[in-house]
Amino acid sequence: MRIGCPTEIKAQEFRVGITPNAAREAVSHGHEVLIQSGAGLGAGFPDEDYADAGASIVATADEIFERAEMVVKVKEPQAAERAMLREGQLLFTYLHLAPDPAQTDDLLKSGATCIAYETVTDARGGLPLLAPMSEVAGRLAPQMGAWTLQKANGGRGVLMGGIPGVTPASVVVIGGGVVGTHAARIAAGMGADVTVLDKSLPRLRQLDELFSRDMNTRYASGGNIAEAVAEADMVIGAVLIPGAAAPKLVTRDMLSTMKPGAVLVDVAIDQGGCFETSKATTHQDPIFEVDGILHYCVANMPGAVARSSTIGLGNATMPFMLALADKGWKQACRDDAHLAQGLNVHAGQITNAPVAEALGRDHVALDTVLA
Ligand SMILES: NC(=O)C1=CN([C@@H]2O[C@H](COP(=O)(O)OP(=O)(O)OC[C@H]3O[C@@H](n4cnc5c(N)ncnc54)[C@H](O)[C@@H]3O)[C@@H](O)[C@H]2O)C=CC1
Ligand SMILES: CC(=O)C(=O)O
Ligand SMILES: [Mg+2]
Repeated sequence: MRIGCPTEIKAQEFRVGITPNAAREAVSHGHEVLIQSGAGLGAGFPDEDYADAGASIVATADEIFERAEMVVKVKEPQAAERAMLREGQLLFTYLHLAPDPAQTDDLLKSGATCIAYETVTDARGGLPLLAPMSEVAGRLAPQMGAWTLQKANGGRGVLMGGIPGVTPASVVVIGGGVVGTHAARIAAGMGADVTVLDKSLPRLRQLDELFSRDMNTRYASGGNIAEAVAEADMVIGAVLIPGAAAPKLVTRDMLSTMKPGAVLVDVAIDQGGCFETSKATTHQDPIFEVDGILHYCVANMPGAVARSSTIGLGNATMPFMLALADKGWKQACRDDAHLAQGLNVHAGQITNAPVAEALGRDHVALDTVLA
């Protein structure tokens, strides 16, 4: 198969969809790999690394989209990229369609087959292609929140770990999955007083077993969330219902109960955000204020640490990319029900039920598409 990887064009996105190691592996499986010149530079991979791996370097994204049978990326295709997608082409990348009807319409119109990293599942109920970036975003969240808490950025001026005689920051993490666990670990490591809320009691039990001395756990009832948010210096939003739009757990009314200059970090923004007042921001202009509360809502946080993130993402995507290239998407999805869960759009139809439901659209059953 001919596999193509363009340079990411989303603002301040420095990751790349294929690492030189993944390119080498694909070439060894007999595939042709096209890399746009400079695509890996932001992650520290020059063209020569790809050429050494046996890939061909091409000048433009147009050429990648024109020639590739499968396009492998990181972020959801931007409007200019969507215009280049064509019928029968395979797209393998993050999509996050639930909050994005405009992207959904373009993908449906293109006739392409689109497999979203974030809805591929595994046998343990996890999301193996989201997990590495959730680990990164989770670990970054307290760091970015701590920066936002600084006075010069409009924050409350509270130090995460406090000092002897001064209490530390109170950090509340809503959602104790991959993002939440990593965020809580780092916030606790910085010396903050950390509370994790989740709807899943088994998850809270696991966190308690792993970290009971470092953090408190609390059931995520509406009342508990409201109480915890009112006391917090920083709230990290880390909930997920796979494929679906994030539930709004902190309403605008609740902001008036919070301490002025407190910070909301909405990691769940790529699924529409779990705070009512969130709207997606970029690394160039990451924070805004509503009712005296600072919001950090960058939808591609891992792009800030592009090298670590690219390597982590590449480790996870490579076996799936190879299966798609070796067998073609249909056979690869027939052979692996977890990969099939990644199929979001095929030939003008939505193929993932939670995505369709979130958008208020119809979908076609996977069995029908894969028959
Ligand atoms: N902004 C960014 O750059 C990035 C954003 N993300 C996003 O972060 C979010 C979280 O991802 P993961 O941690 O991997 O998901 P996960 O599935 O590992 O964890 C989600 C947790 O939320 C909990 N949850 C669901 N509904 C809840 C509710 N109503 N109240 C409390 N808890 C609830 C679940 O029980 C689960 O423990 C996703 O939207 C993901 O796309 C991930 C990576 C980067
Ligand atoms: C998960 C995601 O949206 C990202 O890594 O940018
Ligand atoms: Mg404790």
